[in-house]
Amino acid sequence: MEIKEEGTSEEGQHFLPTPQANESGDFHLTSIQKTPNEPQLEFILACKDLVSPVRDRKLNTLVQISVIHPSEQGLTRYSSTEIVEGTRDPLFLTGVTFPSEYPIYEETKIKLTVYDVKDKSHDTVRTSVLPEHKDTLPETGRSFLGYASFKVGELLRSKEQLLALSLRTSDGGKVVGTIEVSVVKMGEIEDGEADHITADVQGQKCALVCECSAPENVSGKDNLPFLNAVLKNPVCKLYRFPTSDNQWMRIREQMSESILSFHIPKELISLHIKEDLCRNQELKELGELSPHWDNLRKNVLTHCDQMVNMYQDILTELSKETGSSFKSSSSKGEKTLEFVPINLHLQRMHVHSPHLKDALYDVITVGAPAAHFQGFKNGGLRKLLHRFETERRNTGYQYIYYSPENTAKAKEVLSNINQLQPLIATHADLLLDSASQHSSDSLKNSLKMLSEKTELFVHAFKDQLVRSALLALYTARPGGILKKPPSPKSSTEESSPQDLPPPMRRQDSIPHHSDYDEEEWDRVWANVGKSLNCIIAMVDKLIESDGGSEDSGDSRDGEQDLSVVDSIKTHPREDWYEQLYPLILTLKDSMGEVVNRAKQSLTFVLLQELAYSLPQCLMLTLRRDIVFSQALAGLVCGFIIKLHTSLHDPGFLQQLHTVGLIVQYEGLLSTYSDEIGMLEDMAVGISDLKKVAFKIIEAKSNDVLPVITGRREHYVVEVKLPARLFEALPLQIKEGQLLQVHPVLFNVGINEQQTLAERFGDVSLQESINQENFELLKEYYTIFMEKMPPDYISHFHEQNDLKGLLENLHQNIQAKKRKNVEIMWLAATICRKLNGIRFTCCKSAKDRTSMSVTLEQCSILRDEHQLHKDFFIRALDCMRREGCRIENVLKNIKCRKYAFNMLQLMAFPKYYRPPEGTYGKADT
Ligand SMILES: O=P(O)(O)O[C@H]1[C@H](O)[C@@H](O)[C@H](O)[C@H](O)[C@@H]1OP(=O)(O)O
Repeated sequence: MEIKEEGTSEEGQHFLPTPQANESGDFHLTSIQKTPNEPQLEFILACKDLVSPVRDRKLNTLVQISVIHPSEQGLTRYSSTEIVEGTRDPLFLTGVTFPSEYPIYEETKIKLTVYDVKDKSHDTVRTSVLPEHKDTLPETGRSFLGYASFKVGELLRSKEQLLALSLRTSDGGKVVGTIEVSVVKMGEIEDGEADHITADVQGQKCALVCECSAPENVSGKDNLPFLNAVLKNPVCKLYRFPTSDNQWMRIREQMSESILSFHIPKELISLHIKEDLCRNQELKELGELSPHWDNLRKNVLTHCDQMVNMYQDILTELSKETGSSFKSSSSKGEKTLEFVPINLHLQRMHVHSPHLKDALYDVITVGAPAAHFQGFKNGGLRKLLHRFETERRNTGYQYIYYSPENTAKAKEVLSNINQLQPLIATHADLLLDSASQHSSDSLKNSLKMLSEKTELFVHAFKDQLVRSALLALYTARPGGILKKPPSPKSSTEESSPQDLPPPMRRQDSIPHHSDYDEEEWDRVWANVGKSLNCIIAMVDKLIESDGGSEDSGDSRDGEQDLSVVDSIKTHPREDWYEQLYPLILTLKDSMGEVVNRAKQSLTFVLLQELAYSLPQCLMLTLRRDIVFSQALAGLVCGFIIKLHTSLHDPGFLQQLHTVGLIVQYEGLLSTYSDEIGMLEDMAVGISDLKKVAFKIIEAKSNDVLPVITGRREHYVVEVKLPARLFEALPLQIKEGQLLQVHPVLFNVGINEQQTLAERFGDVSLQESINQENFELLKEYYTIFMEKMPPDYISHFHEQNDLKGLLENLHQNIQAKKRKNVEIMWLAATICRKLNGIRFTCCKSAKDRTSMSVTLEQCSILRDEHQLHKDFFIRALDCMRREGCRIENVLKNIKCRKYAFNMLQLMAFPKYYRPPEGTYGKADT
């Protein structure tokens, strides 16, 4: 018989195809009645009176669950229980659950095989696809005791949905005990006390696993279809643990991929292509330049065109990955997948504990955003960008130095111009429409819109940077006509002292031409304002002469040029259009003139940015784009999940639009060797997320995928909600207010590499990241306290000692203790209390991340849900051995082993070590 391992094949990842009719066409399968989006079948297992093959030997048993699909001959290994030690009557802690997508039918057969584990360190978890067991040939470390099988339909139709089956040897002869299979159903919660469980501290035996219902208020069932559109391939596990007062708590662990892993990078790359194509076009339209600048431009254009082609190729490759929702750790160095986050998952714990409200705890797990294909030989972004900028500032010829802030400003003004010019033109045309309809009200409204946009437009050019760029471009032309004395100040002269490093004041390279006519720009620019004033005055007069007495309500008071108003002569009512038309033309012309000049001069600033060390500059942009894309995919995923789970919480919604959300990243990278570079990439990628704002819009179709707009300096992610949910949002959010995020990163290296860094290397990178991010977290806390309403804050204070936690975190960061994992626990607790989005990352989000999230889950159970203290380690081991995270390892490397060796584990903080038998040499 052929055996497949669930999750090791493509079918395993996406579940098996729906069975089809056999050749004769009479194949009929009976579906299990199910609640949408809930698991179809869940059961628990216990054995009784097991017979040991060797007399007086204490049994350590586990049950392996396999599925025989009716349409297939083969057996698929599905899951396992944990090992229960030293008893002939084991009650297993880990249950069996078949998620809603799983192709299970009444005709599906389940096989239960019981093993006696002799050597836990040897293959207590399946490490690969093994041959079908024969009881005469025991697998290494464990021996076969007996098996039983049943059809799902038989279980469902049985009395009380409980089967007691005889366990037999493989020849079907001898009975070696009984196995009980008991269905557990959503919403039915088992009563009774848990005081009969033995709590032998060494073995920490615990009993039973049971169902866990997802009550309305926690799961937000009505949001599920939307959430399921972005979450894929869920893996579910169930447990039951005793509380300190000997009652039961139930835990459902769920891990899902997200199609955003691929969707966001594709959206982002398309935007980069658009932005770069537009910039390249603007460079081409810069006009005539003197030979030095012209050569430079040609060179820049050649490289930039190549870059766009490369982005296009990557996009084409990514678009081939249709339907993909997961990039495995082993693909992290693949060039075409570089923009895709590594091993991105939602890790969710749903807790149902006595006396307390149900609670959900979400962590997004993802590989640290880093440019693996480019490598880390020269470090990561934090170092590379700093070095590049310092060198650029100190190189004194060939190009003009603008600080990164000024370059960013130039891009911002350019983007504003590109948006505002067509908007103003549209509003101007609408004004003319209103004029031709001779409607006073509509005229007033159109004028209001036109005035607002034109004022924004004029304001956009107030910056000194535009003036200095105009002068710079002027002198780069093949021969300008020189008229007036120089401008008093250039933008960079106003910039901060760090822009002016010794020995050379770099802004000296900005031309100061003695004959440049600076006032010409002022005149051109002022003409836009004047044209608008003429239009306002004309509209007023037209309305007045038409018998309307009210003021048009615009902002011209005190500013209006009275001579212009007086000179306007109005004509009979039919002439409204004719009288406004020439004024609109003048506005458009003067605006065109301003746009033309400003665009060229600011594009010249961008040319300077690209001109220095061209290939290196573009490689850095690429690296930053890659890292940002990975970080953004995770963030959008986290934001959407947070939004959906908190939609019914008014406090959260208020926080969302008044303060924004804290997004806390826990990093487990070491500050040694390549991981230094990864951490340097990650720190920049996360900090760059400050450039992202969210906007919630109403979904108009079934396409619920988020849409990104903007450019490298500022992105808006539009998240869609169905009308029903959108309607219930606060007005500010519905009106499209931008919602901010506040990312913070705390890193604590925990492995043997970190030991080396602490003994022989340098941990300053980690220290400065933690210190800097602590300041950011404190700032967020201050805004939170200031902006949230007083009654919310007083209630919040009663429940949380945020101040104390922050102080504690600060002290721990200052203490500079080795592998101080307290920092991570405190930062995560603060984030949870502030309603934030939690992330945990290591290189691959596979091994160290799994240790950390399971520890976090059990610590929450202990601190918030009264997990019995004697069961803390047992719960931890259970989650690590048979929980979602070992499935994560399997789906990444097709092997159920955390990639740690003994030496590595000895270096780990105590609670980060997985149980015996779950780790070892693995081919990562
Ligand atoms: O998920 P990670 O912890 O980044 O996986 C590491 C693991 O910690 C380490 O022990 C092992 O030697 C490998 O380097 C793992 O990284 P891979 O990226 O190779 O999975």
